Amino acid sequence: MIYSLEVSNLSKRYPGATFSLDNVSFAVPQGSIMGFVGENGAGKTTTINCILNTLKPDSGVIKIFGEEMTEARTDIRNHIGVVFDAINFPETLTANRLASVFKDIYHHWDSDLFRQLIDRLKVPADVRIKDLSRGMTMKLATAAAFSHGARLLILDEPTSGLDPVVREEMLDLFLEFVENEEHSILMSSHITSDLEKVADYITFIHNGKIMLTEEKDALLYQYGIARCRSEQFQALDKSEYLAARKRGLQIDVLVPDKQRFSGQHRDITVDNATIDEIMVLLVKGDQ
Ligand SMILES: Nc1ncnc2c1ncn2[C@@H]1O[C@H](COP(=O)(O)OP(=O)(O)OP(=O)(O)O)[C@@H](O)[C@H]1O
Repeated sequence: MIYSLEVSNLSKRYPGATFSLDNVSFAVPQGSIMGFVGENGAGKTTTINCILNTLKPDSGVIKIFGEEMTEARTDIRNHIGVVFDAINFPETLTANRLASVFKDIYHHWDSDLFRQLIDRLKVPADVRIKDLSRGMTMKLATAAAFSHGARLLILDEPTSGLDPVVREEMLDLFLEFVENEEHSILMSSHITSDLEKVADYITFIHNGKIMLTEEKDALLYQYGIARCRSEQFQALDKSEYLAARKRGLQIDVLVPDKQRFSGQHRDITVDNATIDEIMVLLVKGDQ
């Protein structure tokens, strides 16, 4: 498999803080969308900042398109499009002015594509950024990220705070982007229903550590949540499950292969798992 992004043993401790990224490793295959999920403060933005080299990791290796990302390799960054939750474009510029600034900055700036995207997303071209709504600003940032020849998009909460119609438009754009098999997306989000629609893979991070990285379809159709009574749970071997959490009289147990588990425990009901449920079990359950 060819990977657009490989993160290996990434560690980072903020001076004086208790939080640290701890040997974070995962990889985004070419032509795919990787959803990056975790609770508030889990370390998603810290990981993304280390990947972009805006934050210096203590250790670890980041490879982009197979090449190690170092401070000297600014050329690799030309092929990465970034959308952050907090946009920091100059507020007095309009979309039109921004396009002429980016034309000078990016070698591969595609003016026609940018124009098409802001038309399609209905972003007013002559309104100053400070007067755009948050949704419009996110759409503008996305159009800009798509228009400079990027092969890898790194999106930190790109759909947060957007209404369902706008979110759907953005998700369509992301899917169209990865129709080109050389393109890939790493996308952090708390809106797991968005990831269920578009992601090919999901990586879960908790407390600075990767808990699970897996194909989305495997998570939704192969993993399961066994609803156990106490005595049923006591009879399980630890190797049979990934996490377990008591809920009233029931114990929810995350199992990696629901068919196999059901075959071995015919008296236990096993439901499909959603990404939200898997995250809660990984974060709140006992491993
Ligand atoms: N500059 C900093 N100095 C010290 N601690 C920091 C700094 N930036 C972030 N942190 C801490 O690192 C931890 C991880 O933060 P990070 O922003 O990476 O989490 P996140 O998963 O992106 O969270 P959210 O979903 O809330 O955006 C948090 O506890 C945060 O308070």
